[in-house]
Amino acid sequence: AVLADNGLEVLLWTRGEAQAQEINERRTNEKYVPGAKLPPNIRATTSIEEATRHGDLLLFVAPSSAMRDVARLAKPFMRGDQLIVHATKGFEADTLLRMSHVLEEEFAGVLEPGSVVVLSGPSHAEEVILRSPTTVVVACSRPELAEAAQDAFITPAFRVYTNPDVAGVEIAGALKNIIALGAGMSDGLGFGDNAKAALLTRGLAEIGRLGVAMGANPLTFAGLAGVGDLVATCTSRHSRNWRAGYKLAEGATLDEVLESIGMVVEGVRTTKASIALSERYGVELPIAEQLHAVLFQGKNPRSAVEALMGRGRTHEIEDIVREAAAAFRGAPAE
Ligand SMILES: NC(=O)C1=CN([C@@H]2O[C@H](COP(=O)(O)OP(=O)(O)OC[C@H]3O[C@@H](n4cnc5c(N)ncnc54)[C@H](O)[C@@H]3O)[C@@H](O)[C@H]2O)C=CC1
Ligand SMILES: O=C(CO)COP(=O)(O)O
Repeated sequence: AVLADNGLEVLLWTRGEAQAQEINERRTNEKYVPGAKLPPNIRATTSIEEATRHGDLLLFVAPSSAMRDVARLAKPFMRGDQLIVHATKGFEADTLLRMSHVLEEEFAGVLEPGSVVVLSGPSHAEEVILRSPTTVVVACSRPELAEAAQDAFITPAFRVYTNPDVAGVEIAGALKNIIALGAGMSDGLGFGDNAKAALLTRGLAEIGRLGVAMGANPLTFAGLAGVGDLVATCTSRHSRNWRAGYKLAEGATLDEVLESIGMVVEGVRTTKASIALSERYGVELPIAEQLHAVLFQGKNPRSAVEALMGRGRTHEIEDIVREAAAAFRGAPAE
């Protein structure tokens, strides 16, 4: 809808014939954006060939678990001169790759390395479709491609900034979902604003620590993909991750929660990936570790909070700087 508001002819790929028909005939997409009327210059197709050949810009926004499969389906039809943008927040589960790396691997031979643009930041679809003011960031190591994406997406209601730090923007967007699960849990347990603020702040320290170890610019975490999205996701009832955390705190099982939400809850897989990344880069992630225990080892959320509150005494800033610096030395630059 943002691209359509900019006057572009948008072709949307969906696997569902009924959904394509609904979009084309009724101009609605009730399951995902209930109540919204879609602009007339959006058309849906079930043909990935038609969708891939269609335009000058290809936006990939499948769940992280499906990104490689979708890229493989699209590759035979890519023209080679198209701008590739993705807006997916997560890592590939078995390789721990960032999404731009998955796309670059799949598009090798069609796309120059460093040409994928990531779009991220606080942007719940439920609000974007209402044209409620939204700000995001587009990152690419090639500034001219980030600017081309900025140009395509910027509207009076959707302000787009550029940033060269692809790693930082992708890592921030993925890891904030873990903290959002924790924020939902905190609210579900009946804790207050102090607890939520603690989770956001110490969560940001954790995100920054791992991000810096993986080669990101620490300043990116103070930006829209970092603090911005962390605030939006941890405080919004639109958030699927926040809702999942809330329901888990109420006693539902993970399977029940995922079934009832019916949309992708990226933080669940990302929690698993973050534990593997913390081992690979030698970075401590206490909040993610506790959430991992709640999600996958049946730990009671209250016991997880007790474990976090009972950790050994530590410094605030010194701790972050020391651990990030130590991790930096041991990690290959990305
Ligand atoms: N919903 C939102 O407000 C925002 C979502 N995102 C990110 O966008 C990504 C997608 O999230 P949502 O659209 O919210 O998820 P969703 O669950 O609402 O929709 C995912 C879509 O992908 C399709 N899909 C699933 N597996 C597939 C496969 N193997 N091949 C092809 N299609 C497949 C589903 O049928 C569904 O249409 C996630 O990484 C999320 O973090 C980012 C910013 C905002
Ligand atoms: O990333 C998002 C908003 O910026 C969407 O978050 P949820 O997946 O938690 O709904």
